Amino acid sequence: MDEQREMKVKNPWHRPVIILIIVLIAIGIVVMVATAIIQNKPLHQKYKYGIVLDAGSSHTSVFIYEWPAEKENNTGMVRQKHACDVKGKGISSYSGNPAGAGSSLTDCMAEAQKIIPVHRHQETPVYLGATAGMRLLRMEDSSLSDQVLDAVERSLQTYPFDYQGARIITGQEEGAFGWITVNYLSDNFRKASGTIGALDLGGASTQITFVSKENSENPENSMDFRLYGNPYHLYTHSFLCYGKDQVLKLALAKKLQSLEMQEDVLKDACFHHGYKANKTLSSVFNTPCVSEKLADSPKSFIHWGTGDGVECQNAVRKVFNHSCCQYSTCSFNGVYQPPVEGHFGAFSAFYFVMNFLNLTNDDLETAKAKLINYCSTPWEEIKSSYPSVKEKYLAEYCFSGTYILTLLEDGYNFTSTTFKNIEFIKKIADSDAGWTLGYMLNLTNMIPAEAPDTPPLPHGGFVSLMLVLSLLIFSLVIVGYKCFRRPVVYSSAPKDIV
Ligand SMILES: Nc1ccn([C@@H]2O[C@H](COP(=O)(O)OP(=O)(O)O)[C@@H](O)[C@H]2O)c(=O)n1
Ligand SMILES: [Ca+2]
Repeated sequence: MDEQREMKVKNPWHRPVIILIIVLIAIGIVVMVATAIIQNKPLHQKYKYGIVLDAGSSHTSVFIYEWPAEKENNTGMVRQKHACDVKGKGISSYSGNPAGAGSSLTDCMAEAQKIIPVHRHQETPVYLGATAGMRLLRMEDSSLSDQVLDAVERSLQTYPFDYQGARIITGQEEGAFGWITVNYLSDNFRKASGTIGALDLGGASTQITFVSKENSENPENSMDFRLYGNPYHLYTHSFLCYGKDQVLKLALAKKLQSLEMQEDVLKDACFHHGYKANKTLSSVFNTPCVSEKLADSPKSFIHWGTGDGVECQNAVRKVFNHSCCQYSTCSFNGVYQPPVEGHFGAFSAFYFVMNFLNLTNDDLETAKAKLINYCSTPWEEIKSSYPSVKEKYLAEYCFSGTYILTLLEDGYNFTSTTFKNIEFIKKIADSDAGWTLGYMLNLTNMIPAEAPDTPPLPHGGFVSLMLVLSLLIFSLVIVGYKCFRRPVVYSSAPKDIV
């Protein structure tokens, strides 16, 4: 038993050192990953806010937008937090009482004060943009429109926000910012799929805006943008007086002008059979949109519905003048327009009317047929079917629907095929489609010309990668230790086992 035995015996120092190294590596990995997570953690709680007042011809709406403070330049970050409809009519209706225009805003602005956190009030910009109603008032009397704007300015300056101005925006701005809004909300500026056109119908004007391949034949209809690194060549036009409320006056005025002098009954195919209302002449002629005034006429007339959709369409066609086009192609009234291209979002009154008439999913032929049927429904039946809708609005849907289909087909030259490319929309991603969001994005420089530099990996991807790599290193260390640890060899047996 004296033969020398070789035995593997553990070095008493060996195990603690290895354990210490492994523990240190593990601590290092945990600290590294934790630091990466904390350092890159998105700051969810910090929001910024902006307020835009849309002072339309029929009413004013106050929109509150919010976005994460640290992601101002990323597309699709700004969302509508709240919308408030100001009570009463549009600010242009306050020409006889400008101060009333200012005080009409108080309820909605008080709501804004409650919704936006107090510590953000001072840095929250407020913009007011007035559209076609105020354009018309300025045409009639620019000192009156100035007084109304001064009054809303004084009112807005009393709030703790960062007041940035109240002005009448141009038709081009209204069209282009509507286009920016719908494409921003659809996230189209980042996608290669292209953009959608914008169709906006108000009470006093209507806008059409789309990207066109054609070289513009009229610089007034062309706008160029560079957004997120891509160039966009836009066609845009705003038709003043072709909003649905002004065009109704225009159509009535044309009929009244063709009446015999002493007649006071106006038969109207665009109003339901059985509809009868006494109206004043001034309610039709009180606008700069109707140029030829009626002389020597009775002061009021009886508006008498006959409910004939086909005849209504023929009457509505008369508000479009197709005789004077100096360009290769026109929409109407001598306005240059290249052929419509691509998909369109149609919003505001385009949506309200088509949605009420349940025509948003129909092709052009079906929509026309359904509308003719709706127009021929007697007024009593319509009233009893929609008891909660105000009679003034209810009476006008046959006219408005006919105007919309005629404007799209005869005005803008949509065909049965291209009509299918129009989507009637109210909201995109919970935000209203309209010019206000685009207006604010532009004024706050939140749509950069070039795409902002973004890290190659998103936050989640970066943290996951760190975690996987760390676990890999850790496993390699363990496996390495198991495989390559050297046995310790003694030349004689230790004492305790002899
Ligand atoms: N729920 C609603 C709200 C508005 N509307 C109509 O939508 C149009 C909005 O026009 P607007 O006040 O923005 O006028 P513009 O200044 O844009 O021409 C008006 O004709 C309103 O009567 C509607 O039909 N249903
Ligand atoms: Ca509008």
